[in-house]
Amino acid sequence: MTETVIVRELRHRYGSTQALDGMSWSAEHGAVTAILGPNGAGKTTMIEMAEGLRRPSEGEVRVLGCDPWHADAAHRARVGVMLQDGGLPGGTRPSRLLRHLARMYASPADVDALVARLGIGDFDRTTMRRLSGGQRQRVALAAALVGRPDVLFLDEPTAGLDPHARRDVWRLIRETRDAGVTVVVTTHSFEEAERLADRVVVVARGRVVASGSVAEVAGTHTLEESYFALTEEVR
Ligand SMILES: Nc1ncnc2c1ncn2[C@@H]1O[C@H](COP(=O)(O)OP(=O)(O)OP(=O)(O)O)[C@@H](O)[C@H]1O
Repeated sequence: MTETVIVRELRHRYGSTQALDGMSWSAEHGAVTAILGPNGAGKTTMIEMAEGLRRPSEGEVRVLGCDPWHADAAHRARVGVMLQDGGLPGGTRPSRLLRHLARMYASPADVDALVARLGIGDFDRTTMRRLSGGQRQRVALAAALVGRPDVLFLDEPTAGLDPHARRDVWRLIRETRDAGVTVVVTTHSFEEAERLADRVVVVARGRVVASGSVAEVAGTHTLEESYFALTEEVR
């Protein structure tokens, strides 16, 4: 399999905080890669670099063969991004926002189908700022998918979702992967990693402490037990 996302020896400091300390991993084409790690491990910093939103102090990122920091609009159109805080305007209604975003792409997804799929129609008369956290998550996921990306970065996509919505989002992510999209998901949920991930990357203190399939990372334990053993040592 080819590697769509390559992260090599990334280092980054914020003042006295070493957020990334030589982080290296890769994500294969058409697979779901889940990044697990404690709060402050450097996941968001590293994902923002892969999205081209933050420039690494040291090291290298390649997404679809490009350096995301210097990438052009054509590259950015191939990358779907769902940020942790949504980053979506507050005064607009969900499907209006999605139609607006769809017009920025040459070959967008069917907005009506996305709205139906994610149950957005149920709250489509409400402006973004008045939506519940879970409703906003669903719109943020739809916004990440509307450009029919080749690579999708999802920062905690099911945080705050109820069980039905979470199941629907997992199905949608699997279908997206099965259609050939490379998906990178950060999560704090072992269940999410077990159900979704073809490959798991465990990070702690700015470094990768384990990577492989769920079975490989779990070894003779559960994924949760292995995670605690791996991350406790470096806390
Ligand atoms: N803009 C910033 N300025 C200063 N320090 C920062 C900044 N952003 C992140 N940090 C610090 O860098 C470290 C890594 O943060 P980051 O947000 O990348 O972690 P994370 O793994 O995404 O955490 P979480 O699971 O809580 O989302 C933390 O110690 C954090 O406090």
